[in-house]
Amino acid sequence: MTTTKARTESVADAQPATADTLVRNPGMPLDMGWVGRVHINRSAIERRAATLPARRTVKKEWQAAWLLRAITCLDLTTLSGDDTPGNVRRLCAKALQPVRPEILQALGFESLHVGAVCVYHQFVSTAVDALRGSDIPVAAVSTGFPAGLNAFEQKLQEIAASVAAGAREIDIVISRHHVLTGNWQALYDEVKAFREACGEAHLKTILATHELATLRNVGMASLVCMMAGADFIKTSTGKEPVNATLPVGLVMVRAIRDYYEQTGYKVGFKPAGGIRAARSSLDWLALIKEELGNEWLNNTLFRFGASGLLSDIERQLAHFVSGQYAAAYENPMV
Ligand SMILES: O=C[C@H](O)COP(=O)(O)O
Repeated sequence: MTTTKARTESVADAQPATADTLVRNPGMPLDMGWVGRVHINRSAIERRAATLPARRTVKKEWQAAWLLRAITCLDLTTLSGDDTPGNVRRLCAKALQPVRPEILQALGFESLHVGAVCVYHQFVSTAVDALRGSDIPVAAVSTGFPAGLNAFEQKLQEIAASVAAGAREIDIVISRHHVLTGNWQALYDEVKAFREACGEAHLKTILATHELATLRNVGMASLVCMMAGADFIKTSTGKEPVNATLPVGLVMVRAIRDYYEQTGYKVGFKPAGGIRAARSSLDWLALIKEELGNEWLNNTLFRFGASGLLSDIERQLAHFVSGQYAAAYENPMV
């Protein structure tokens, strides 16, 4: 059995880094020379992604520490057609107390909360009210989520309305047709306009990678979004048939690294969609640690977009503390 001291030390390591000093990516002019040089070796990417889960196996107190870190990086999400003010309020209560107090105390923590709560515009004010007094930001999905096919002016209005309602983060979806037709200037222009509409709110650009046809398109779209001023690039809406995968994540985080090396600006990464198992959250954290380093391992630069992940993480933490798996009703989500 691990000592309390060892647990506490490892859990203390899981506290989120504060990154008040992070300078926001201001964007830059579209550089088609750079975009055109994006080269993807698909089989190398797939091989590397396949080895990641085996390369960093964390156990016991280290696993608990990494899972706590995952919670602090979680955009706790509900994006369902049957969302109601009631289930959004319950989600916010979970965001404020993501792990049962007795488990948290056994791990040496007083309190812990998630990175953000992510909802449709309709529920931004409900979530803002429910989270009042905390530091947890509300993120709104925007610009005709998930297809992104609303009229451009409507998209800008939607962003402005969510910001006015109190959203501090805006998750926009890009127009996939700009990528599929190679109209990089149009993609750049729309993301730049979205960034301007966001003002102080942070902009996450959702690529919907499964709909971009090739990994090269994913790499090119990642760069163009960062050039246009994205604060984060995000894989998926959660509504595509295939959402966040490690190969796609690898292409995106390497684009982030490239952008940082060329410009000095750090852009965040958000894998989203289909991430439900605690084990997968460890794979994603390993990818970030290996490709971008510890600086990215905090909720200023890394988020999971997930509606169902927290339940499994809480279950694994309860098992770590008690040696027994809790019944599903003991870790309710909403
Ligand atoms: O942005 C977050 C995703 O929509 C969540 O997807 P999920 O419900 O598959 O976890």
